[in-house]
Amino acid sequence: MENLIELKKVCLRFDLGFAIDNLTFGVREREIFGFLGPSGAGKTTTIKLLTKQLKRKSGAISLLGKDIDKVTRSDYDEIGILSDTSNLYERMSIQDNLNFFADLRGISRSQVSEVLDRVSLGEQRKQLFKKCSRGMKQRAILASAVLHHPKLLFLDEPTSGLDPATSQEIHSLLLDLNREGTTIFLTTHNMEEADKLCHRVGIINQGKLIACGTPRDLKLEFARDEIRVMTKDRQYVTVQKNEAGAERIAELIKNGDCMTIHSSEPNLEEIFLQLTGREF
Ligand SMILES: Nc1ncnc2c1ncn2[C@@H]1O[C@H](COP(=O)(O)OP(=O)(O)OP(=O)(O)O)[C@@H](O)[C@H]1O
Repeated sequence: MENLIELKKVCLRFDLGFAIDNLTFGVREREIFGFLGPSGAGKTTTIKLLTKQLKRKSGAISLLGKDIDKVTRSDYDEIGILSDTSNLYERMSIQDNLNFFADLRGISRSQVSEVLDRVSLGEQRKQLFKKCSRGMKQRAILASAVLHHPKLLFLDEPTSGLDPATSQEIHSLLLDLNREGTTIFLTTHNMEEADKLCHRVGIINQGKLIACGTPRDLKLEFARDEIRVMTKDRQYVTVQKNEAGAERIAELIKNGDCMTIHSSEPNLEEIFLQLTGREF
């Protein structure tokens, strides 16, 4: 499968030091790739490098199979971006905002109606953007990012600060878009979100990629050498994955005292803490 995004040894320095330090990874076509890390790790900076809002100091970036320096304005017709700053006009309605972007891109009004229905804003389309709730605003911004059916979608913390129901709605929409062929690169602080949505995740800390893989593979890689057994009185007994542990489990089973057996896979947040000692 082709990589739609590819970074090789990319560095970017601000005054206080490297924000991006020797970053190398790729995002495959049709995958949802989660870019995770604590505040200040370099997630937004990476999106800005990939969307040409910032220029790297060294290294190579390719986007949609092209060297980023050769990516033109028209290539950006294949890209959608949802960033922390909205590009919608406060004093215009949701629909007028989208019509405005549709006109700029030569997109039909029926596509505007279709995307508004997809983000469940059809009925509220006449609401002024400034009077929308946070969740409505985020859905409207997402609608403007996907209006032109981009092949590649960048999302910087798409559900940050949203209630669980709106987050869930956005997750469903992202999964639908991905099933229809959109490749998604998203940053998030939310480990459950990453686990649920992403085919692969990259964990970045202080500008460096410190782990990359499927959530499942990372969990297996960082799995502890322990097994937990729940006994009849609902207590957990932890044993090591060795001969002594096997004997202890056999004994519990023989005595009819073994209710359930669990491997102790860490979740993504625990993996991150294990790797860096920092919290999200
Ligand atoms: N324009 C800038 N000038 C100087 N330093 C910057 C600039 N933009 C970002 N930085 C620094 O680069 C580092 C990475 O910032 P970045 O915004 O990419 O982090 P992030 O992972 O997106 O964090 P958050 O999750 O809080 O959004 C931080 O140390 C930040 O202070």
